Amino acid sequence: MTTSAPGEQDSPSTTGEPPRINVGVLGARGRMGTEVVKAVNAADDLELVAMVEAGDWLFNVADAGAEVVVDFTRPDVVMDNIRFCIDNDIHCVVGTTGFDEAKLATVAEWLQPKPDLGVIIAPNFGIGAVLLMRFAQEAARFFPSVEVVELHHPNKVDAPSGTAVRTARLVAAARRAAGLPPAPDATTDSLPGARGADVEGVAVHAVRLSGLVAHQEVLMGAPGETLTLRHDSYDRASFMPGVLLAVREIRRHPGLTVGIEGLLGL
Ligand SMILES: NC(=O)C1=CN([C@@H]2O[C@H](COP(=O)(O)OP(=O)(O)OC[C@H]3O[C@@H](n4cnc5c(N)ncnc54)[C@H](OP(=O)(O)O)[C@@H]3O)[C@@H](O)[C@H]2O)C=CC1
Ligand SMILES: O=C(O)C1=N[C@H](C(=O)O)C[C@H](O)C1
Repeated sequence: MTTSAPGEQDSPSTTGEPPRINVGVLGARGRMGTEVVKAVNAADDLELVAMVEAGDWLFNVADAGAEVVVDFTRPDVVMDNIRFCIDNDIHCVVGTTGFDEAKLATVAEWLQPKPDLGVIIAPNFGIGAVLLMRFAQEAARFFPSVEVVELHHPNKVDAPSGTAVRTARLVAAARRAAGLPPAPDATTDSLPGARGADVEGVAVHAVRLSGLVAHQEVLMGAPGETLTLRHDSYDRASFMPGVLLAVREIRRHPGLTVGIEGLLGL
């Protein structure tokens, strides 16, 4: 990590190379933050200027001249971090989960007076996971039954996962757009919780198990057939191409962007 003065990132390169992007990482010693720090350090076009952990002085990222902050912290602190970044004219790439429509609307409102500033919030930066969501949306209108099962490491802070909730919402929207009735099998449980959580009419089940990292299945059923879509992240390195893409692209995507589908040309 190096520290540079505010504004230093704008100084012209003496080598003819485009200037590096100054990056700050929030939650830098967490499971994801550690991986982001490694990935930024390994990228020739990025400069790690600040690493912030719980209890650290958040102004460190501004003092160090960060142009883009990457946040992998906790659902209960991420809104304060985004607010700080917007107030300090720092673009923000957010992987932390826990966003509902109301929180997204709040971030969009905070961004209004700053038309050049970007916030990208993605529940999953894994390319395969993004594709799974897209495939599930495509398939949704052909199957009367659908359920989502997410499986994660036992230390995950939230359940169900942000990815599962977004997948269920996208599938539910595709079903509504196609005029499908509610899934015929989304209701009765003789033991509370047995049928999972109801996300807009889609049942979502969360498994926590040692040995797992991050996995998701979308199961669809019609008379006489099923379709199972599955994605597995075996290593947190799987999220890094998506995170670095967002860091590199965010200055070209002002405003609020939810998901990285658009950055991938999907
Ligand atoms: N979008 C995606 O692709 C992915 C998203 N995630 C999400 O990212 C989030 C983090 O996951 P994970 O890395 O496993 O969690 P960890 O608990 O391993 O890491 C979170 C880190 O953030 C730190 N932290 C807490 N509060 C603050 C704060 N105010 N400022 C700075 N740092 C803080 C924690 O410190 P301390 O432990 O001391 O509290 C911890 O080191 C979760 O919401 C998870 O769902 C995870 C994987 C992929
Ligand atoms: O906490 C995790 O590990 C993960 N969180 C994200 C989520 O909640 O969707 C992304 C991925 O599933 C890993």
